[in-house]
Amino acid sequence: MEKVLEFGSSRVKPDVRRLSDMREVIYDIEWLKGAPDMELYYMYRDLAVSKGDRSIILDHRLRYDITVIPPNRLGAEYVKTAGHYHPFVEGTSYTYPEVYEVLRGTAHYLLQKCEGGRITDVVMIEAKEGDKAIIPPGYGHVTINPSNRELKMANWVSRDFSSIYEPYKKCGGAAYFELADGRLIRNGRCDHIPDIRFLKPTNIAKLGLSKGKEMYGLVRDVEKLAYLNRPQDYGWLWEAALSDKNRAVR
Ligand SMILES: O=P(O)(O)OC[C@H]1O[C@](O)(CO)[C@@H](O)[C@@H]1O
Repeated sequence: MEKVLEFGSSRVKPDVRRLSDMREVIYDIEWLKGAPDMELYYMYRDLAVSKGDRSIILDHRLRYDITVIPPNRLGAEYVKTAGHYHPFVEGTSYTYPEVYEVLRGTAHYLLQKCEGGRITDVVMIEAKEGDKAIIPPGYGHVTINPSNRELKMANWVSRDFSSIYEPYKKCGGAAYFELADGRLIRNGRCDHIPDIRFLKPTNIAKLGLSKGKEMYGLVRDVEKLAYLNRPQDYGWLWEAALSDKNRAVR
């Protein structure tokens, strides 16, 4: 199926993630044996409404993407992204962060920190339409569509790196799997997985991340996205984003 996205005056074709791209990270192995190689989600990368916007985005080494994840089940599990980490910003001990916005539907952002080969923190952020979710340095991430509705989301991210998929593939997926019956199951292939910390969305007004305010508009206030390329200057933000003060009730 060809799913073209209208963005500004452009019609954009997606990169398509299929089941065969992510066989290693699926929970329900029995289901996988007989499952057809279906399309799972659609990634519209490096978008800009106009030439002027594109030149601002390029000058600031940024990328704006939209991803559409139709409702689906991977056997017992909700549909999700493959999962990846980001590399270190050269000369620092910080990996590149990212920021998401839910444009439609509901997302569960499942974040995990891996230190010395062990998972040391797992965070889940439930985000609904208009909410933002920051992926702080040091965290890998998977997005789950835990609903019967399409999830459409946007992200701003540095354009200076490629994602790292191997750790998720090697472990057979993220630290937890979210099943369609509502359970969150620990991944038996990872040792010593901490409990999940459920945090609220990262709607931080002073960075232009207010609920309901579309973050594409930051192209007109692009300095507010500087943390995406200079995470080492934003210690306060990572502390705020990960603080237990943001605990969500589940
Ligand atoms: O690369 P994955 O794990 O399939 O996840 C796709 C998502 O990641 C991004 O590449 C941004 O990190 C988006 O384009 C998309 O939402």
